[in-house]
Amino acid sequence: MAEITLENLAHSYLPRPARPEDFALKELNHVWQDGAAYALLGASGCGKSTLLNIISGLLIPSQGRILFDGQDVTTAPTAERNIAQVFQFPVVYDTMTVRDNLAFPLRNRGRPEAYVAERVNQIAAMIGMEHMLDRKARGLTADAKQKISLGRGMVRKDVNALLFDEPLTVIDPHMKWELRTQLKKLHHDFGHTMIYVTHDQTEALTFADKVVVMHDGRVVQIGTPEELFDRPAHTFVGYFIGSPGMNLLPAEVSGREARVPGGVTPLAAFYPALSGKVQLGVRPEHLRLSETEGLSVTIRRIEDVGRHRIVRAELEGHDLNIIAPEDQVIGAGMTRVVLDPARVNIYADDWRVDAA
Ligand SMILES: Nc1ncnc2c1ncn2[C@@H]1O[C@H](COP(=O)(O)OP(=O)(O)OP(=O)(O)O)[C@@H](O)[C@H]1O
Repeated sequence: MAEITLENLAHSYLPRPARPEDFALKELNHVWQDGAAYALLGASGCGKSTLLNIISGLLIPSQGRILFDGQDVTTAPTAERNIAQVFQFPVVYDTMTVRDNLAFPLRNRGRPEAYVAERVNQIAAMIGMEHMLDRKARGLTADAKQKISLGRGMVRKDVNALLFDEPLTVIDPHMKWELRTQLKKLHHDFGHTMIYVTHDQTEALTFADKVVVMHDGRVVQIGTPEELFDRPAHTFVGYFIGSPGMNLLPAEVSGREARVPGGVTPLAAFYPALSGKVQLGVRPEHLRLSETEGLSVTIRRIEDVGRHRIVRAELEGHDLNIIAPEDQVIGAGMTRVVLDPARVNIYADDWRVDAA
């Protein structure tokens, strides 16, 4: 395994980039720790594949360096980087059997046949294809072929890193969950450095130790699932993570209070004077309906989603989502909402501000 360092890395697909918006990947410095499982999460077009392709060597960055265990590999071809990559769509040899497909990366490296057989059997069990080992890959479903690609990606223990680019897109929903669990177990057992690209927050949050959130070509936060939930560093993270995402309200902050549409709400700490676009962010989980306290809201709709209910409300023309426990009675008089001061975040020009 290797520690992967990105040093002043940036990429533009244009020949002479001049402005920040010319860069598909804006300048980035980051160390991917040896043996950690990362997810790279963001909406379509935010630069995830660009970053992954730079790490794998499919793309040479227009600026900066990439190091594997301190060694500069910025211009080294993919073959020299000793990584395994699994793509969105299956890459298998149709004329080979499942067994030979799985064995390919090991035989390619001249591993003894006894070792190849043992390792192929282990991986086949993991992806649930033991009974299919002697079948030709041709004619298998896309789902089965993608499992072979995943298996082949994981068969070597000696790779520097395992890169996954939306690998579960073609897998059916039930199998998705199972494969994700197996990937996590594999990570736990073998300690590969893994980078898993996805636009699906559930995939990212269940798979990774650390999630790297990208927005508009920029890494906006790197954190544990808890950190992303509790302290989103950027309003995009607040909005993108969670279901529904964080509520954002225009605010004027003064010391330990924030004036938001509909009134004033207390804050848990003292804030410095802020300029620019100031917003208060609070997750639907951290709002409580009340008859007597808090800000006056208009309830538009209540959606029952099983474990809890989502109350769609309005606060002086601003949408506000509130999560109410399943057993809470929402009476006609519950027209106020209380914000939990300890769970409120304050943003200036979309970036989270620390309390003084
Ligand atoms: N070969 C290319 N030439 C020019 N522009 C490109 C090229 N590849 C990607 N881009 C642009 O770079 C930006 C980032 O694209 P990238 O594919 O890295 O995003 P992504 O987050 O992986 O998106 P998706 O999930 O849709 O693949 C986009 O604006 C895209 O249009």
